[in-house]
Amino acid sequence: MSSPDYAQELRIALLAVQRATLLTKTVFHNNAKGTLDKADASPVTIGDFGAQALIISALQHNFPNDEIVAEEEAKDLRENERVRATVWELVKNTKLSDAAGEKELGGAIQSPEAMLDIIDKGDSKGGRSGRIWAIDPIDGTKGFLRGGQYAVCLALMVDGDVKVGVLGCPNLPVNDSEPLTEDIGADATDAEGKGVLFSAILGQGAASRPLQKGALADPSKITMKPITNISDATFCESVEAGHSSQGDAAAIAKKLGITKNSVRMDSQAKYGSIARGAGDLYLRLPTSKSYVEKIWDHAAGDLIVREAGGQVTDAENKRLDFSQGRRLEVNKGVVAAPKDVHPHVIEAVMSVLGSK
Ligand SMILES: Nc1ncnc2c1ncn2[C@@H]1O[C@H](COP(=O)(O)O)[C@@H](OP(=O)(O)O)[C@H]1O
Ligand SMILES: [Mg+2]
Ligand SMILES: [Mg+2]
Ligand SMILES: [Mg+2]
Repeated sequence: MSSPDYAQELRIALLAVQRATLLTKTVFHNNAKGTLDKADASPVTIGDFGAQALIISALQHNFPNDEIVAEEEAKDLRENERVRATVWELVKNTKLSDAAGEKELGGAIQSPEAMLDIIDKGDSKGGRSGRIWAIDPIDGTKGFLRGGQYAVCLALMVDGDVKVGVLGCPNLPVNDSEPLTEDIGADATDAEGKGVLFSAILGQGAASRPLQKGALADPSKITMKPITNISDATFCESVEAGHSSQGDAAAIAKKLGITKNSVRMDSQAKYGSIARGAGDLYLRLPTSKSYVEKIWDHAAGDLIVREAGGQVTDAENKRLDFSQGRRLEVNKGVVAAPKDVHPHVIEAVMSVLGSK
């Protein structure tokens, strides 16, 4: 099933992300998040597993022939009955309050066993041909555990090109024009006035809408903020020093004349925040370790920023190439900025990284 304008894909993606955030919000408020350590020593929680199950179930119901690349796998759940039971309770009990929307997503998953198989349907190798969805059920798991920002991320790629992107950010302000504060990444809440869904379709611009419980709210167009003086820019970076070289980012900011401290927050909430003009730049500079970025950490954010009038490249000024499989094999780092100032930012990036 497909539509040339991707309207149906966007609608299902929005509903699926909305439903998954209801689950993650429940977990966010629980003291026990059911954390396990993955083989690479990074954390995964019952929220990650549950959100992935709900999103894949919705995609399979609507687009049964599409492939899916998702971050998590069910192996640890198959081996841990207690955690599996907790995830199943959450998945079984999370429904959109809008019955029509819930029906569009195909309703409930039938059994714990079906849930495990659904989670493992996200094992596509990715690549350059066909329709492939990329899912990050919780991006910023460390932020999620810390009580910071996190995002539920979903993108559709067709022949290696991102066509649709959705980010659900339960702990960001609803209001697009609320400027970023330095503490946005700490002690985040999903209280009144929080929660936003960002979205974009290639060639059709980017939008935001309040993340709410019932039917989808109406969208508002978002655009990046024009920068007249780069030294006034607000730049965003990861909270995690191990994910991005903060020393290099500071040197680049200095070179651009930026005196404000960076805004540090977890997850693709950074892409959404600059796309809506709450911040200006996103810098993710390669660390000394040879880490290769994953497609689900960037696909939706890359499209949303570009459709809001930005440019997104790696630190060598190459566009992010999502056609290489599950990882961004040919890219290093991320530099996102309004289109007209991006060359200027890249010049500073290259000068700082080149002189090392
Ligand atoms: N050494 C590393 N360098 C860069 N990114 C890393 C990394 N280790 C993990 N990550 C990725 O960074 C993501 C979080 O992004 P950010 O640092 O912007 O908050 C993680 O997503 P998950 O939380 O979904 O696992 C993970 O995929
Ligand atoms: Mg991630
Ligand atoms: Mg994740
Ligand atoms: Mg992870």
